[in-house]
Amino acid sequence: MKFDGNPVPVIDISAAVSGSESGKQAVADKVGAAARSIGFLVISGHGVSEAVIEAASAASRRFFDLPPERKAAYRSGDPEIYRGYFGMETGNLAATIGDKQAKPDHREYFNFGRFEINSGDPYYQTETAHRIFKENIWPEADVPEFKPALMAYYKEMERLGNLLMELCARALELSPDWFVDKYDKHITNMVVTNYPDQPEELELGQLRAGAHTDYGGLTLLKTEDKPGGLEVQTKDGRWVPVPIVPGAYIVNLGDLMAQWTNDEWVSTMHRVVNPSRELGVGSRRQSLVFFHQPNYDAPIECIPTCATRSAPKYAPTTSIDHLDMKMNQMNDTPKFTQIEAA
Ligand SMILES: O=C(O)CCC(=O)C(=O)O
Ligand SMILES: [Fe+2]
Repeated sequence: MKFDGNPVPVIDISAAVSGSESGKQAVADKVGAAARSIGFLVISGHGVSEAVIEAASAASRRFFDLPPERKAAYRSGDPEIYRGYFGMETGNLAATIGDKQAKPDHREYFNFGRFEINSGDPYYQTETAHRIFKENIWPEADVPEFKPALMAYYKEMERLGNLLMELCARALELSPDWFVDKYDKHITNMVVTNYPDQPEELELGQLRAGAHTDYGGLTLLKTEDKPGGLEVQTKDGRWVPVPIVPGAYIVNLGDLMAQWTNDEWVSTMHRVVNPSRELGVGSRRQSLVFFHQPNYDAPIECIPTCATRSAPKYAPTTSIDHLDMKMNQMNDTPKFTQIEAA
């Protein structure tokens, strides 16, 4: 089903959640078609608890309502440690696609990662692992419910992310468990983002979030229907709003899916635009974003079924090498450097 002629399909995945083989394959085929054509889909029937979503959203909103000095108490203090609070305009998504002129994104965010790891496993004992699996920062003194609410949310997203990867494997005619050993020790960052009201006009060309592609496997996005929202770029270069369907998730493919599939599937450019001037006040918008990212050492190279159709276009890489490259570009903004060094 398409939403008012919108290129992003709305797909009910309930037949896959309930688990029958035929149900899974039928949903997988729809997911595959969306992945091939636009790289974005909206999923309903996902089975994620409303209460868990609501608790995570409310706790996040309370965090962003704190005064700036309280939020600043939860900065990481070390630019190498991607955890905790990042203030307004400290990131620049358009820089990750090489746009050197782009203005920083008009948003603030909070980041956390995995919190249940088996430190006895050698995978978690390497230098890379020590760098990635840092202690999370939680605003326990100011918003005590934030940590449990966001942890519960993250666990729901791990479950949904794994199901979606199984559907991707089926759509790609791989064995249904093909992605399991590439995600079983995943390095997903979850980012809660606040796009504040815009009582004043931003600088010319500045956006809530500049045009970019996501860096990982799939992105699972829960957001709000507010003026100044998410747009996706179609193959002919037009920007169209992504439909906001009550209760549904927006899912989009990141760069690793395009590289794995040799560009048979697309990692689509998207951005978050500003509200129109008259709707600037009241346009505050919050997103919960789960950037499902494979194990740090997962090889990213043309998968077997795609390799039978055309010669590999991308040099093999790993999950962490691609992520590092993108994160360095994202954080290469004057404010990020000033604030984190302060
Ligand atoms: O807030 C949104 O709607 C999407 C933001 C986004 O694309 C991102 O953070 O990568
Ligand atoms: Fe994005």
